[in-house]
Amino acid sequence: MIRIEDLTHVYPGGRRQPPRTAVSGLTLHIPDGRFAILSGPNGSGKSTLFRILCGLARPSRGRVTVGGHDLLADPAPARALMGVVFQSPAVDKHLGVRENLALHGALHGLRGAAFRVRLDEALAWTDLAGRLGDRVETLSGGLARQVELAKCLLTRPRLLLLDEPTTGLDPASRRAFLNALGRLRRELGMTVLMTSHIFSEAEEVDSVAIMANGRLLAHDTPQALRDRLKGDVLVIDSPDPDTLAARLRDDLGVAAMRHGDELRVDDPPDADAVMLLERVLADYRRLVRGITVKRPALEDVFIHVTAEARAQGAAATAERQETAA
Ligand SMILES: Nc1ncnc2c1ncn2[C@@H]1O[C@H](COP(=O)(O)OP(=O)(O)OP(=O)(O)O)[C@@H](O)[C@H]1O
Repeated sequence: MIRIEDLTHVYPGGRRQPPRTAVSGLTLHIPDGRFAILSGPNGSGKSTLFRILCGLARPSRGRVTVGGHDLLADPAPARALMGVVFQSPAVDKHLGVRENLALHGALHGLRGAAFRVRLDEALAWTDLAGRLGDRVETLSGGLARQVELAKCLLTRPRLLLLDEPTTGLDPASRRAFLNALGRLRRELGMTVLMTSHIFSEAEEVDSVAIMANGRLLAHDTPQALRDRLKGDVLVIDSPDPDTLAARLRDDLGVAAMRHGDELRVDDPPDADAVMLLERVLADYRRLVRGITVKRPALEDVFIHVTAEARAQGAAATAERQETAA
């Protein structure tokens, strides 16, 4: 449904600001009827990519097709297949739910009976049926988000793009919203691409794409991503993580990655994190504030691949500096 090929976007920079590459040679394919999540640390380029997909920015290089239509060369047919839910509200909070939807319908030529059919259709995916007369500002955050969803369903999109749609929602509202997306995919075969930082959301989707520094680091099913980490993960909370990392490396030959105040060992020797835990407690007790062994979850894979990319980026920078000197 959506094919992104070798996409690069460079912000031009100004007098005091150098040009910044926000997306770099990114290739990503989401087949028809799949639910994919795009995740990445702050500044990894997700919003820039999203803006390009929505037609709000033009990339420096690359190609995007939606349902076979070239989004950049001939945007109208590609956009006709897309519905977009932005992170910031795109409805008028002073208007009622129905008024907002009617306004959006009218912009797309939907009036009278045709609008009513689409309205009923769109509302079926939400909990808004009894609230059509209410002003949006009087709705809960979860229901207000559902107005955004209903709005974009009015045009029967084949591809839904959503930018962190569940940010700020409580767990129940988040679940209701994700359930609606899951049903749209299952029952209508809609393709869904959503950015999110919430890893519990990613556990239930078809695929998860992880970006950092404008590049795609991984794109796979949640299970295949978890399988990248072979054994359990050992997480150590240390008052002096750098010293402990050096001791683990020099004394035991164990590579630990620093993540905030934590040290993480994602690939313990003999895939035995418990044995390593015992050894760490026996030998380095004063460098340990807390220690846990856990089954790898998606969040651990995310930390692993983004930390690896950071380390590679730092090594490449150091090499460049050495060559320059
Ligand atoms: N208008 C702009 N001009 C120059 N640089 C920009 C602009 N917008 C974003 N950037 C830079 O591009 C890079 C990617 O930013 P982007 O906002 O796309 O990342 P993100 O993954 O969406 O981050 P977040 O999760 O914090 O929203 C960052 O280095 C950012 O500073």
